[in-house]
Amino acid sequence: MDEVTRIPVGGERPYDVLVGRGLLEEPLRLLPGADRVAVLHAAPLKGLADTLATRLQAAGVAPLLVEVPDAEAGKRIDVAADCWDRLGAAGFTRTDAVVGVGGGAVTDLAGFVAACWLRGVRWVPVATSLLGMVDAAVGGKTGINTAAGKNLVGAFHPPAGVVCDLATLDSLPPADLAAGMAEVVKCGFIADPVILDLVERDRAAALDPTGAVARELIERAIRVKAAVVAGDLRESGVREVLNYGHTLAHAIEKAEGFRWRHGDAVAVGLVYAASLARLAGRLDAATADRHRAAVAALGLPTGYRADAWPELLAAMRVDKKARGSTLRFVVLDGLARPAILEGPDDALLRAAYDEVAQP
Ligand SMILES: NC(=O)c1ccc[n+]([C@@H]2O[C@H](COP(=O)([O-])OP(=O)(O)OC[C@H]3O[C@@H](n4cnc5c(N)ncnc54)[C@H](O)[C@@H]3O)[C@@H](O)[C@H]2O)c1
Ligand SMILES: O=C(O)C(=O)C[C@@H](O)[C@H](O)[C@H](O)COP(=O)(O)O
Ligand SMILES: [Zn+2]
Repeated sequence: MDEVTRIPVGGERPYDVLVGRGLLEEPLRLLPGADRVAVLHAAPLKGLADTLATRLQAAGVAPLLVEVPDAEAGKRIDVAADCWDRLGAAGFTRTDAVVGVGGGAVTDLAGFVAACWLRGVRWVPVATSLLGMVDAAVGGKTGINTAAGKNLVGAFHPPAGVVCDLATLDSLPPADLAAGMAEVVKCGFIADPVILDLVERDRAAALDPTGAVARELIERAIRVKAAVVAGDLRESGVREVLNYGHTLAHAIEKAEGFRWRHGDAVAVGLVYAASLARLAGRLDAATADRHRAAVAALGLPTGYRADAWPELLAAMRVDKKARGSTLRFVVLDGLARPAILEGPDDALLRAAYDEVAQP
């Protein structure tokens, strides 16, 4: 095992995010006293889930392997219900626990299953995608999608700890690695511009999961998220900054029937949010342009269908940051100066969309 970085996440239920290689023993250590542990996973991570189950068994803990549909197909209420049926059949009690092994979709589902079972049992995300490590597994937001939109049902349920085994990234498809970089870059814009310098200096190094640059980016992004959620687990204020780029992103995901990568949608959402802030007179053109350049350099999409605007606007109206009929967007007043744009009018929203609209 190489060096392990331990990043504390403070707040009412503190825990650590562990970053390193060869961390598969950690879920056991993080869940003392559990007699049974459900290991939720999708097909691509079956091998890792099996290995974890073997280790649990060897330690005297009964593993329950639960395979769920991959990616967003798993973030559904019927899938969660199947998981609860499995826990019930296996007699899971309040001292038992759930581990989610996979990308952000599986860990969001696993956390939600744990949050609701017996009104809350312990859980540990073993994040295997870049996006999961830097974002989804950290912070205690869990949930599923509904017909009305992305993540509209869920719970705040902090994990017992977060495991980011960098070795798992070796098998992550390049497109998913790039998608994860959208959230890393988001952290750069809202809080840590060194992230942007690193990505702009050497894009290939940023996208090489075995290298030191990628590890620095991962740890920097986790620290940004940890600092934010420590003070506002339930998103009553400052946590909203982590939603930068997400108002349009979630609308695009809904328009695509949840078949787009979340990070791809966030990439477009970041470019849109920067245009919105510039057109609202809040952000300078150079910083706005930096969004499009960073996203494009990572090979991520910078635009979306022009004709989709009416349905995107309708979807944005049920964004969780909206208050009644007032839309609220996270914008930048400058680099690393996130703020809220309250109630922008439809003409401004449309003008910004014209800057990302594609035929
Ligand atoms: N809870 C939060 O705070 C939070 C934050 C950000 C994103 N999210 C959610 O996370 C999800 C996106 O996460 P994601 O980008 O990881 O997508 P994902 O979970 O859909 O994973 C993408 C693909 O990569 C595969 N995969 C994952 N790890 C792999 C590995 N090591 N080797 C091979 N294949 C691997 C998955 O099986 C899947 O096919 C979205 O649902 C998003 O809403 C949640
Ligand atoms: O952790 C948060 O808070 C975030 O907003 C992080 C986002 O990257 C993430 O996609 C999150 O799932 C979005 O939350 P939602 O409440 O807008 O669904
Ligand atoms: Zn996100």
